Amino acid sequence: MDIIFLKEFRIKTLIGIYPWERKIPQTIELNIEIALPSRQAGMSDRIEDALDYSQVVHRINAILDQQHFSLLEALTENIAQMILIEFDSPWVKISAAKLDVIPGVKQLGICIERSQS
Ligand SMILES: Nc1nc2c(c(=O)[nH]1)N=C([C@H](O)[C@@H](O)CO)CN2
Repeated sequence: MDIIFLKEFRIKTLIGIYPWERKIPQTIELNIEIALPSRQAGMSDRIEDALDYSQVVHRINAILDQQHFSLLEALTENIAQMILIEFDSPWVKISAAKLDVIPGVKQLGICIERSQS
């Protein structure tokens, strides 16, 4: 299985269950692994045959601009479904972490894996 990865992708968004979290954007860190639907790009050397990771970043930025989630669970589920559907990936793994929100905890968050059903 070939995998594209995005590491330490930091982005600001409104996220959280508390009223202050609906007003003040927080930085979250995403780590994403995306299984490729084909190996064609390695043979053809053509971006048309590749899963364009810059387009993945663009779509995640758009989602987090437009939608505000309460839970990291919902945020990761939303991104995972977008990647499976729009990029035809067979499998995706996503972690999302908040940074320094609880004293003594540098990062806390969730990691999910999803496959095409
Ligand atoms: N399982 C989760 N627990 C909590 C979440 C979450 O997204 N998933 N979020 C919060 C608050 O928003 C917290 O991050 C603020 O400190 C609490 N628990």
